[in-house]
Amino acid sequence: MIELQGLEKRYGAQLAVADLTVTFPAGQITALLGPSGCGKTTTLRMINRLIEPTGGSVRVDGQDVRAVRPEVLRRGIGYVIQRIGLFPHLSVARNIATVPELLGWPRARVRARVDELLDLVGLEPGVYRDKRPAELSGGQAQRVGVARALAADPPVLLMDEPFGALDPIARAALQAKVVEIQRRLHKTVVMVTHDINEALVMADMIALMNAGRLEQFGTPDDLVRRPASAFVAQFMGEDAALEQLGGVLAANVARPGDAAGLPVLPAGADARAALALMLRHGTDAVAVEGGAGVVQFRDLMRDPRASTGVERGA
Ligand SMILES: Nc1ncnc2c1ncn2[C@@H]1O[C@H](COP(=O)(O)OP(=O)(O)OP(=O)(O)O)[C@@H](O)[C@H]1O
Repeated sequence: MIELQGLEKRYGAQLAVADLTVTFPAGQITALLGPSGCGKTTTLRMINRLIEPTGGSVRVDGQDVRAVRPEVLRRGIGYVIQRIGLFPHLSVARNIATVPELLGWPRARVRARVDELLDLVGLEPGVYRDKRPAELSGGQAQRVGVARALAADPPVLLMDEPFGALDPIARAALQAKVVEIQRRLHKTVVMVTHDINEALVMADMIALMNAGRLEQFGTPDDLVRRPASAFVAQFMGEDAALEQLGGVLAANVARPGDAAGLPVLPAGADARAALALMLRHGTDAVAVEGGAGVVQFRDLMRDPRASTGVERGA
């Protein structure tokens, strides 16, 4: 876990981050959310010491980051940024291998690891291993960036607007991929975003910041249905509950029930589509194709994450 205690960053008279005390749980995705300039990136970069705080402390798995040399610290913390900054003259494989090579892994192990990671991020190793970054689409380059950040299997992954430069389709695909990877590997992920939908779709916990301070720390459902302040309610917006349903598979909120005569939703549809189908047909339930069960209107009123029974924690 990552514990911020009274964390502060002051630039002259300006407080970019003020007295931030919060714990990001291990094995979960926490989104740092908030308007432009609220201090998200500054907070993230104080975790891996790209920025040094002017007050307070950061502990990663119990250890104060100031006790570790920055280069050593950063080898144990994956870092993904927007427009990933791959080395243009190196192949995809060499880009991914940067940290393992620094750590002196034997060549065969590095090679096997590169292929394993390409598979993990959904890129065929035989096709992509020897390509140069200039030959990749934005989405592919960003996948390579994620693979590179995971290369030495760090327990912590920091991501700063990692999908910001991607078109909506590549973005949604990579969001899903990162959630899938996180569920499989149980990394502790902290992700900066100003996109509410991205936070609702991906995060287990959201830290909503405003002018350098923490407005609320809670589950997506907490922020949507139990906002701690007028700022939170306004920032999340009136559509937030709908957006939240958009991040959940209808099959995951479905329960066994009598599907006879109900309108049928495609198997991969989300809970928002389930609501739309109910409204269109004037029913209070829909069946999910493929025998996944029935979604009742009241099922949509609960925390969709809680009702899925999907455990995301370590
Ligand atoms: N090197 C710096 N010198 C002076 N002020 C800075 C510096 N870096 C950041 N700031 C200020 O600190 C505040 C927080 O910046 P930060 O980049 O953390 O915000 P952010 O929430 O990540 O914003 P965005 O979403 O626009 O990237 C801003 O007001 C910014 O202008």
